[in-house]
Amino acid sequence: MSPIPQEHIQKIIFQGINLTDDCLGVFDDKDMLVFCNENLARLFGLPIEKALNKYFDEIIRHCHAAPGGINIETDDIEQWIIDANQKRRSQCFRAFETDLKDGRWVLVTEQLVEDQHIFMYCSDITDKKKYEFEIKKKSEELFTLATTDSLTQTYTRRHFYQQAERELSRCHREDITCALLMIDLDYFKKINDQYGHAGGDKALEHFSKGIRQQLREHDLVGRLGGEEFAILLPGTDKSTSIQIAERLRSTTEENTVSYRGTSFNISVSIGIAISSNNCKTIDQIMCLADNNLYKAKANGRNQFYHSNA
Ligand SMILES: Nc1nc2c(ncn2[C@@H]2O[C@H](COP(=O)(O)OP(=O)(O)OP(=O)(O)O)[C@@H](O)[C@H]2O)c(=O)[nH]1
Repeated sequence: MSPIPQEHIQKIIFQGINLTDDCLGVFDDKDMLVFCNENLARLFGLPIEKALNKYFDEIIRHCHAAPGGINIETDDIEQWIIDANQKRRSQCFRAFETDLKDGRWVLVTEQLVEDQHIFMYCSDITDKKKYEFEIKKKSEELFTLATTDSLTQTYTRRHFYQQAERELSRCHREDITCALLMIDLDYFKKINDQYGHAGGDKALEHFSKGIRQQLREHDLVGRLGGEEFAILLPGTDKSTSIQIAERLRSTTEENTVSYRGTSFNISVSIGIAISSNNCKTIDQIMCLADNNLYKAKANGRNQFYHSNA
């Protein structure tokens, strides 16, 4: 069998290049686009005849302003081009993902070939990206489910312990004082008895919303179980934690809970513990706050109690 002539092979390759869904082209050593298929030109928002023989920076300027093609998100296109030029030809092979203005995604590869030419090849990865985004969203939802109490939107006991443990050891290393408030709603059983479990739930929701509004972003709030909560206040000393505890106590007492056309009051007892050399682990500080909570309850409820370790 006689070999297929080179011209015939070249014709077949060119047909393939124009029929493929992928995008490909060649930039020369001066960064002029000397060869491409229609798909690559479209990726730059240009028809093939307008894309060919244009320099990379001209193509990018056009693409930035064009309604279609690669989504170049920048307010400073000249700086963007300088940055891109620093990366182009810095390695033999580069690959990166980018989105298009119509929402699709492509994987762009740049292969440095002979005489500083760049062979660019891009393929559609929209389905892969969709799948990745879905997985990311689902794993974020799962993380929230595992770490947040759905009724009160506070951390679950386990997550609170983990976060508080980490924060306490960071504060100990940096010689920063932390306060832990252990809070328990008073006579909660009576609320359930009087207003039903749903009324009790409403009180828990109302209370937790109130405390979250009064705290800083980096304070940690967890529901330890039932009607018991803990708050870790990093960088908070004794006098500030007493002020915060009193504010939480008084606002809880003052803000009535509205439920099915009626309203009722709740109150809380609070045990305060401050971190120190004798009280630096999560177990030690929780234990001290728990003992102090017990004393606040024993002293008549609707109050806070503080003692040193
Ligand atoms: N509505 C509702 N009630 C809950 C929830 N978790 C626990 N409870 C109820 O909370 C009540 C807590 O009662 P106790 O431990 O006796 O405490 P208390 O009545 O608040 O009394 P003191 O803490 O001593 O002031 C129990 O009746 C639990 O069933 C919940 O998620 N929702």
